[in-house]
Amino acid sequence: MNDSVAPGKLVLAGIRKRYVREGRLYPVLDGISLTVGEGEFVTLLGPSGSGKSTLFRLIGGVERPDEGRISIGGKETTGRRGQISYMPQQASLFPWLSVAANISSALVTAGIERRRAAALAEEWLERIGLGDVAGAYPHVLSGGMQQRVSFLRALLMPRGVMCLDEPFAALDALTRAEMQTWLLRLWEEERRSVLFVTHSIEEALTLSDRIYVLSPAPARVLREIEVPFARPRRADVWTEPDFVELKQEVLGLLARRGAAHGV
Ligand SMILES: Nc1ncnc2c1ncn2[C@@H]1O[C@H](COP(=O)(O)OP(=O)(O)OP(=O)(O)O)[C@@H](O)[C@H]1O
Repeated sequence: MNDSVAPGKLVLAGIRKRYVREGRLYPVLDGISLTVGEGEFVTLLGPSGSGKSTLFRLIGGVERPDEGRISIGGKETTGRRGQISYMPQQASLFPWLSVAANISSALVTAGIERRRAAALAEEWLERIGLGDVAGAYPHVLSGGMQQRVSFLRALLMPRGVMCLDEPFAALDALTRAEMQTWLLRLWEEERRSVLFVTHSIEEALTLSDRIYVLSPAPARVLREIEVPFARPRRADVWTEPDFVELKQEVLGLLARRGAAHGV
């Protein structure tokens, strides 16, 4: 366990955001309130363009909301950068750094002492079965392996909340399924506060404790769903009748709003 990481609670209260395009104001987020509890895995599920990435930019402090507040671990973080760790859709590893250095340099930037950062990177790469490629450059890794490294980098950052923005969307179906199982196992051992974004209802139901279903833009929370499946969760939980029923329910909810694609 990386002892510098303590899961924090994320609270978003009444977040509104509008953009100006061609002289007109377009509302994107229309009063979003949500929480991610300490060590909870929460997913935002919504149609393309509903404002999920915008919400991440606000949580990451890259932009400010027009209205509303964001806090992590009880401290207001609205408009403040460097408060979360972030895993993007593409692994975005530096091609000129080794796999281990990609992780350790991020940890150093986040304030971890250099030798400790190198030791953490080495120890964890070994633990996730990538010890052999620690000294290699990222281009020799498959897409799935690169995403494992990217996830590990986010996991080890000394931040209370991890934001994962469609991390498996660019992977082929088989690799995606393997990555879901891998993430499920690792996260269940190393509980962190996670806010995860996906278009996939199955992915959301397989991984999450709770799901917020968003409407098309301007985004509102259509429904909050407690995912009832026990932990540790079976990788083939999707075969359970309750899973199929819940999936149908969410599909119906999105379809009624004209947003049934991207399952
Ligand atoms: N800086 C900006 N200026 C103007 N409009 C913007 C800006 N950023 C986002 N938008 C608009 O806000 C809406 C939501 O975009 P956003 O990327 O947050 O959606 P998303 O749910 O993440 O989409 P996807 O699932 O396709 O990634 C879109 O209509 C987009 O064009």
